[in-house]
Amino acid sequence: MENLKHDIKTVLITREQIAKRVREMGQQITKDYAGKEIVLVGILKGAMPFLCDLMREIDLPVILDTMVVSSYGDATTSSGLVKIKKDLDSDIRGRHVIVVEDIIDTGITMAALTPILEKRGAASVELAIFLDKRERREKEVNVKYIGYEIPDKFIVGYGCDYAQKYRNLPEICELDNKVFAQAK
Ligand SMILES: O=P(O)(O)OC[C@H]1O[C@H](OP(=O)(O)OP(=O)(O)O)[C@H](O)[C@@H]1O
Ligand SMILES: Nc1nc2[nH]cnc2c(=O)[nH]1
Repeated sequence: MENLKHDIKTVLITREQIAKRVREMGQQITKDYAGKEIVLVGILKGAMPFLCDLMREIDLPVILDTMVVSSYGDATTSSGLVKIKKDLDSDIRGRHVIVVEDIIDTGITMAALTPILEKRGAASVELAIFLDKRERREKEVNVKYIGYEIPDKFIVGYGCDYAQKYRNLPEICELDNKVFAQAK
């Protein structure tokens, strides 16, 4: 078994760039939510590294919760569907919710989840997403906090996986083609 770095073609975003951007996002959230309590909802598994880093950059009371969701259905119909595999532990009625995600791609997952949380009576629901593949968007979603916009390339690291691996890479990377060739 080789070290992970042997599977990487390019580092697109370094750990220093990630740390700097996450700090800026946390500072912005701290300003925007001054005097309020936030419920941070991490969407597992991809959000884990970003959630852990972001919450420590927010200088306000934070309640931490998680969900596991998967989107399905036909993106060409009017509403995408989301299956909740693990729901929140907390009641979000009257609370300020920030959904934390590693990446937004078609937007189907977030377009389906946001109204579900709003219907539960949250005072507000906003999104903090580290990577935005905007050119792939099929559903319009309002993302308040974005780490980086990235091109339409398959990336791994900082929570993003390929076949459940590489989530623990501390950088955002492109994999070497040999990894895909070996998987065939
Ligand atoms: O914008 P969309 O096209 O809906 O895609 C984005 C979703 O895909 C990824 O999750 P995935 O289902 O791969 O689960 P994971 O977090 O366990 O990796 C990501 O974490 C988002 O939840
Ligand atoms: N791991 C990973 N998941 C994604 N989901 C949507 N785009 C991507 C990507 O580039 N990498």
